[in-house]
Amino acid sequence: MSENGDESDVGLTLNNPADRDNEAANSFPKDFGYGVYDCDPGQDSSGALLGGSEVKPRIMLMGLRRSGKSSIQKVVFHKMSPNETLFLESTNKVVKEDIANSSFVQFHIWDFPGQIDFFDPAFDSDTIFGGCGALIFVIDAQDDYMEALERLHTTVTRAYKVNPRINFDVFIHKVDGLQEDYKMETQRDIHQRANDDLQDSSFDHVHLSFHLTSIYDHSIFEAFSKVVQKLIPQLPTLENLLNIFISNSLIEKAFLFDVVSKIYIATDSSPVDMQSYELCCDMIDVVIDVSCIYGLTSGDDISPAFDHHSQATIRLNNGTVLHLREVNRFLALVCILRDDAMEKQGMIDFNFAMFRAGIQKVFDVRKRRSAAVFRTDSGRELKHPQESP
Ligand SMILES: Nc1nc2c(ncn2[C@@H]2O[C@H](COP(=O)(O)OP(=O)(O)OP(=O)(O)O)[C@@H](O)[C@H]2O)c(=O)[nH]1
Repeated sequence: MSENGDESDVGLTLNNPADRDNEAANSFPKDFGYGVYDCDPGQDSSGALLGGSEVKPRIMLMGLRRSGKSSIQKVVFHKMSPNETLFLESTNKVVKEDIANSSFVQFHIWDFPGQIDFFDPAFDSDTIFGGCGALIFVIDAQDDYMEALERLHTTVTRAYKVNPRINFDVFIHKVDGLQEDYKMETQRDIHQRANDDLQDSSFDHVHLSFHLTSIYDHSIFEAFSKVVQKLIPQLPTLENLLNIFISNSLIEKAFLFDVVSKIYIATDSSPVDMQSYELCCDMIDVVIDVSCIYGLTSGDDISPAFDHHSQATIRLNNGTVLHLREVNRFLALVCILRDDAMEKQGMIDFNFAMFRAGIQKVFDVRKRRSAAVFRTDSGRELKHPQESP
């Protein structure tokens, strides 16, 4: 458990790119709760703000049939093995899921069926796109993608008209089946065509981010991390803290991980290479697995595998060291450093304590702010969440 036991209602604020959502938007401020909510929504003032399910950000998964949407969700958030996705049935209706399985990363994810018809009167674009933080469009790179590009164009233009603040991310998916050079060529081609289509219809100011993904490696976790990070307004602060920490501790790279999902919510500003990310993900798996096997005392089945004592160091035979520390009960800091830097363990420990305190302060600011002032859609500030707008 946490040192001060105070992290249960820490939270990062998510900028709400969607101001015109459902009824909840009228009674809640324009930002989303992001973090851990132990309190029962509605019972506690901060709980009412943060814990209400409607205020979590919404990420939508769209794309043609069999492009891999449900597989992505199952692999990233349900630990389904990629091979098992072969047996997934086609989605026939919108599947709304609350990603809150004791994880720091909390949002709703909506998996849309591939055959969705935007012109069906039952498809309420205002409600669907209005409350959306990020829209992920999945394109099957192993298939002919012309129809997918058309659908991408329709989806993006329609969504943008309703809510220009949505972040659009295109997953060029199933790239495990492509040769390395063909992967890049496919990405270039899809990028070019998608942007040309937008330009032709005067939507050239809409920004699309492209990611090469596969559920058979870590690329899907990396891409999802980027999607989630764009929804965290405190990201620059977290990055800054990480930069200060690594530059003063002789550390080469550091990731702040959500342990349950293995999504990294922030890293320092040096470039991320896939191998480092994979190593860090594997380290988390090792720590959790070893803790589960040896960490629990007999008869103790409630104590978590990841807690305040969680800490691990793995030395690789190439002189690289992986070092993991618990930040709070949902977040871990995983660092990559050279063997000789570990000699200054005392300095790392001290700097880590400062870093941890800094992170806690970021959460505390959010906590204080949400307890003090709430803003209505019209911009009016309320002193208490129960006060009517
Ligand atoms: N090779 C490969 N196959 C994948 C990948 N992701 C998903 N698949 C396969 O693609 C097929 C379709 O996946 P689904 O997740 O059901 O696709 P969907 O987009 O949810 O389909 P609908 O529900 O019909 O809209 C399954 O057989 C998956 O195993 C991937 O990264 N690589």
